[in-house]
Amino acid sequence: MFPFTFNTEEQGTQPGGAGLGTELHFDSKSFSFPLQISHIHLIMFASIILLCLCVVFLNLLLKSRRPKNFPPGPPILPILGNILNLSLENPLKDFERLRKSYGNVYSLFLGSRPAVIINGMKAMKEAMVTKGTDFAGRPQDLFVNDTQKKGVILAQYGSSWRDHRRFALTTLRNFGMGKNSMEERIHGEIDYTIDTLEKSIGSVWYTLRTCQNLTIRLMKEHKETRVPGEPRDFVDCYLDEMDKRGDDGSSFEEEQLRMYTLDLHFAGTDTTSNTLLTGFLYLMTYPHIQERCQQEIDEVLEGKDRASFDDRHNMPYMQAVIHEVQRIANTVPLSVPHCTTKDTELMGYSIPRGEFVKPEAFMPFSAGPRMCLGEGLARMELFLIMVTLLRKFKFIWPEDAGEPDYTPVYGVTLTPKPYRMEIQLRATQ
Ligand code: HEM
Repeated sequence: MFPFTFNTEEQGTQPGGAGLGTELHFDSKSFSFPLQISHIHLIMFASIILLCLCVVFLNLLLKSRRPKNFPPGPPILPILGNILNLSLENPLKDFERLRKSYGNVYSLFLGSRPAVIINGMKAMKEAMVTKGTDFAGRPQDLFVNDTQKKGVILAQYGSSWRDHRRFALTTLRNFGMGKNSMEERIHGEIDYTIDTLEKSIGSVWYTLRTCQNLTIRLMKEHKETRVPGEPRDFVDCYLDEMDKRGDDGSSFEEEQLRMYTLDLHFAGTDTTSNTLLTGFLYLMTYPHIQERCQQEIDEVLEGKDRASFDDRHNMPYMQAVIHEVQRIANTVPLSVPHCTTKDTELMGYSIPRGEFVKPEAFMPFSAGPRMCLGEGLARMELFLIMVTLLRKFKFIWPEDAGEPDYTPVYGVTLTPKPYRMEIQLRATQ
């Protein structure tokens, strides 16, 4: 950026002269002083460099000023912006500190990129719901480059995102999301968990985290075994849709499907399981709350063989506990960054079409056009898993485990630090 060459070849310079004929080119590769260079040369050279640096610095300083009526924020450093204001390991406390100084809507520069941080119900609603479409974009060069297929989570707001979102909602609904048939599938999953827990009764169970990259195998298996027109699952439905649309330039493509299944796998597993992990951590260490949940579960489910999602209407305490768990788990602390789709305003500030990072506010599934696509499924899972496990087991904080540490591990999704739990079968079962 800054030209930096010093060509010291003497071209017509008179010995002892002030160097009037000395050419100044800048190139960092050939930087050397001739022995005969005078002090005056040196001082002149240093002054020129200093002057250039001042001009560049001033230029950067002017460029990195906040636009007119942009939300306030800490002073911006040239090049770095505000990155020194944030801890890279866990910026959540910094965001909260800045909120206290600058209010619920403030701005930060991540290098030269402006970002607006939104906190609080009022500002969130204005941005995500009232002006939902103005704020429904995703920054495009933040995580993946332009040539990559984006799945749905990181897809830009537009027709391909809309088509894919609609397709997923319809397909998930057809497979029972938000309906009773989904309960069957969730209970199937719970049975696996119960098997594992039953094998661990009396011993301590370590929280396990698994990470699988299934997509390539998944595509191959599906293509080999599918019967077109008779979809077994989401991938089959997508392949059918691709057949239906043909090669007419539609955004339904195999690479897009690969990203999409990754999106759904990541968005739908880490989130729910981290929320549940936080839930059981607190229920073990607040045993009187666990017992009150179990009392309510026993009363409502008396004589029934298993919980159904509709039972939540008769379990206000359990519902309150799940909401409290979601509040304290703060599972997706910064949500997913949005960007504006046009010049707009928020709480009286002007937000030009550009970038902003969305906040840590209590709206676990977010709101507006971009809100979590799996909310219905996640709510059903949290309820059925917690109720079924609490009905069957008592979760105990091991005596030798010391003081519980509730500090979460920071990431796109927050998770509690690994912990041990002791499990007992409940007497009533
Ligand atoms: C406790 C569980 C969950 C929480 C707390 C959660 C939270 C969120 C949040 C905060 C967002 C960002 C919304 C925004 O950009 O404004 C999101 C997006 C999304 N979630 Fe979830 N989620 C959960 C479970 C699920 C499940 C089970 C699925 C899958 C079926 C899922 C699929 C998605 C997808 C596809 C998006 C992207 C939507 C889009 O960009 O249009 N989530 N979720």
